[in-house]
Amino acid sequence: MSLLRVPITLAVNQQQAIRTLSTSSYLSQKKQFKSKSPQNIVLVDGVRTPFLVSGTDYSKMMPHNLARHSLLSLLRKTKVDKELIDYIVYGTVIQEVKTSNIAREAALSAGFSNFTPAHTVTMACISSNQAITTAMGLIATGTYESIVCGGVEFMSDVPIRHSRKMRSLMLKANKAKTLGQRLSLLSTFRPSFLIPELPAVAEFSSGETMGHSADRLASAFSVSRKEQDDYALRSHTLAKQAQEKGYFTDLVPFKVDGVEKTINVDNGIRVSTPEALAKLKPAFVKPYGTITAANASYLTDGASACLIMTEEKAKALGLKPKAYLRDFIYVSQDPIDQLLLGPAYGIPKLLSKTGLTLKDIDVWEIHEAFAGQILANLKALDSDYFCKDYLKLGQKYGTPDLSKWNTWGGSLSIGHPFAATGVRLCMHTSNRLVRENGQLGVVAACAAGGQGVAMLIERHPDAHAN
Ligand SMILES: CC(=O)SCCNC(=O)CCNC(=O)[C@H](O)C(C)(C)COP(=O)(O)OP(=O)(O)OC[C@H]1O[C@@H](n2cnc3c(N)ncnc32)[C@H](O)[C@@H]1OP(=O)(O)O
Repeated sequence: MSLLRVPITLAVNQQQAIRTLSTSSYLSQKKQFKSKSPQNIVLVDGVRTPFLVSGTDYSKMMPHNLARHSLLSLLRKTKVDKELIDYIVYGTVIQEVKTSNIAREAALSAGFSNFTPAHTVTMACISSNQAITTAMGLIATGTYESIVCGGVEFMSDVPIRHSRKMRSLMLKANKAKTLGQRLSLLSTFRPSFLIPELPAVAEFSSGETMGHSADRLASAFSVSRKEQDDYALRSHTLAKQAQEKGYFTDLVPFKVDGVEKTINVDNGIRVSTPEALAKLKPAFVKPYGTITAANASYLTDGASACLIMTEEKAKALGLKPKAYLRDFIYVSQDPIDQLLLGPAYGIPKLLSKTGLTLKDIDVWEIHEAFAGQILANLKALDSDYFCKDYLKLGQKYGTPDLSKWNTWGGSLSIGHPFAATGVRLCMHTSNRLVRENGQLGVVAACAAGGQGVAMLIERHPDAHAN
């Protein structure tokens, strides 16, 4: 399919062309859509730590410290007093056992009031999308007016457990009352009990890693290795350009104890050559798989946070919001067969719900778990068979305009700290809507468990890109 031979230069040139449109053309061509929301909910602003490859400069920290940085940076950027925050919702996927409600621990360490409740959500890679939509629900019901939402992931230090047999022995030993009972338990110990249980980025129900599943998905949709490598190169190239142009205004530099320099860039962006990419060995399905370290997202540390409010409250505080959070939908499928097809299911449902079509969308920000997964989603939307049989549509849905698709790179290049990515997607959508002079943006993402999300974001008239 020629569409999927991703035209990097086309994407970049068209982006420039879009940006030259005047603001008045955006206002005169406003599109209408359906919305059930009883009031306008605005995304005031959002921030994130630099996203770092796991095991690099954040490796001595704890996740709540990363989250703390994003919370404090958000307050500094928005100049909103923390006493005005009614509630905090934060996402995380691989939990640090000492801070199971990381929302609360991060908030306390950032100096939020003891009287500001906070809870933690988890929905795999869409956890901070879930934090945002949970907050939208709390605002829509009139419960609160002003909520901080975010997410954090820390892959540099994940909980590694003793084996089940060792844990059982230790728990029994803890309860043993006499020396005899302890010695008797000790006699049941075997060296094999010491083999640890390592966490895997894998599906619990099937045991399959995300990478393996993505490899099967790419194969099912006939996505070639070359197509995946080209897409990965596009992602890194566009991210590098956006980084150099200073577009990542959601990123807040971070001075980390023990690290000499202030960290002020995402450190996983790496523009390679097609030849170097072609040489890499498969990372998951060996020896014939097509997913490699370069066309997969990499394990990343990072945190993000954003402030959402009723529009009335934002106006009363004199804030200039970035965007309206207009609508969203979650989808889920069989996690064995269709683990990573969230965007293909979510996008048509969201657009149908809001009375919009692909052509109405000015900015697409779609989570890139793997290049093969992204291309499989595009092929699915362009397939009569898939759209009829699985989406129950009359014919193929069609594919978004790739010149409007992840034009600042995506999770493959910028990084993917699982629970922090959702806020990054919403912020890049909002900031791109300003720079590219658009009105409507769609965020969509897949997640472990066969789940996915699609969100509709509209540029706010007061929005600015910084
Ligand atoms: C819904 C969802 O989001 S699901 C997705 C969830 N995310 C995941 O599952 C994470 C998937 N990624 C991973 O698990 C890991 O990043 C892996 C397994 C793919 C790769 O891990 P590692 O092998 O540690 O990667 P590493 O950084 O060492 O790279 C391996 C090789 O590829 C090379 N490489 C990596 N990226 C690039 C690049 N962009 N260009 C050229 N070479 C590259 C490295 O230099 C290295 O080469 P070397 O072996 O000669 O030193």
